[in-house]
Amino acid sequence: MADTVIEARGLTKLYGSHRAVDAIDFTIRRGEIFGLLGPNGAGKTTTILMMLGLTDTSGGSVDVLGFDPVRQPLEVKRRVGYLPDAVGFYDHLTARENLRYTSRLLAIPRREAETRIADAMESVKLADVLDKRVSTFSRGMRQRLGIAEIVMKKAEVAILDEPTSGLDPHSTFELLEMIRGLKRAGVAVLLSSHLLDRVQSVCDRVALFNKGRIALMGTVVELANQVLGAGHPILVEASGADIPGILRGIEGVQTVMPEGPAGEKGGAWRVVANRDVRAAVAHRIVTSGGSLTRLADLQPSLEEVYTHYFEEARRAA
Ligand SMILES: Nc1ncnc2c1ncn2[C@@H]1O[C@H](COP(=O)(O)OP(=O)(O)OP(=O)(O)O)[C@@H](O)[C@H]1O
Repeated sequence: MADTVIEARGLTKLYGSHRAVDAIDFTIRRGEIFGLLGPNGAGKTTTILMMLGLTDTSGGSVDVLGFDPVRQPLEVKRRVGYLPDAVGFYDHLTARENLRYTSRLLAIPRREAETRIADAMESVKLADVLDKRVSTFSRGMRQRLGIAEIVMKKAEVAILDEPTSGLDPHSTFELLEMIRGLKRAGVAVLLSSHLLDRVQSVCDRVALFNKGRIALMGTVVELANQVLGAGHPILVEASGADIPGILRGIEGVQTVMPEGPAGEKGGAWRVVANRDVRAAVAHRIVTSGGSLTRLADLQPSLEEVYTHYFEEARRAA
């Protein structure tokens, strides 16, 4: 597919006889944010290192923008931005000098590099500290400088390892906005994280790693359906009409269960459907003369899916 930027087939990494990554398959598309999740030691970092050509593969293949990272690591490094857990800038140099250094490695002509550096630093809101030494930067600023480097490179793929770890809520919010900015610019973003609510807020799809394998892959809704059973739950609070009758008549609705006793003024119902039926529910209740006081999405969070999956996996072991 023309949109594919990374394709792994049967990708495997052995350390001795230990299968750190065990025959995994995945495809990443241009402009998507893809999350790598899983407990410590599940194989996420090893997978990232293989995509970057920083460690050999033991089997299978991985294609990054049409290149083999093992045989063509420089082609891959030129086009892929990498933000490791500990960002490796030279502390005694300024932000500008650090980015100039990268631009020289990439053989970007000097004048163009200067423009790209200024634009990239502007895009991550660090323009005012361009000539400050990196030793004075907070962790949040270093992470943003890492994003600036990716922007300056015009990378087509960005690989971010735990990008928001150690950041306060405001810095996290800002960094996630910058990651969304990369997506808007058409960059495919892979990010590994343990912080599930943040992953959920930014990722289009996630892969759940367990013992070197991808146990589950898809959107959060798809994963919730696989792990917790089919159906999209919502909560409806309404009155002034035959609310349960209306709810049962909506296409796709599977179950309607009262949440507590229904009174004269109406009540609350938990509705499970084969998709998100909130728009249809609002429309039908209002056009039937009913009054809608609450309509809440009860779709399970990634955290609930994750916890449930690993509890089941532990029980089955
Ligand atoms: N250089 C190495 N030599 C031997 N074993 C290794 C090496 N690097 C990783 N491993 C092992 O490979 C497995 C996968 O490790 P990896 O670092 O990829 O996991 P991870 O999912 O990234 O974990 P974390 O969330 O802690 O970063 C683990 O069992 C780890 O001990």
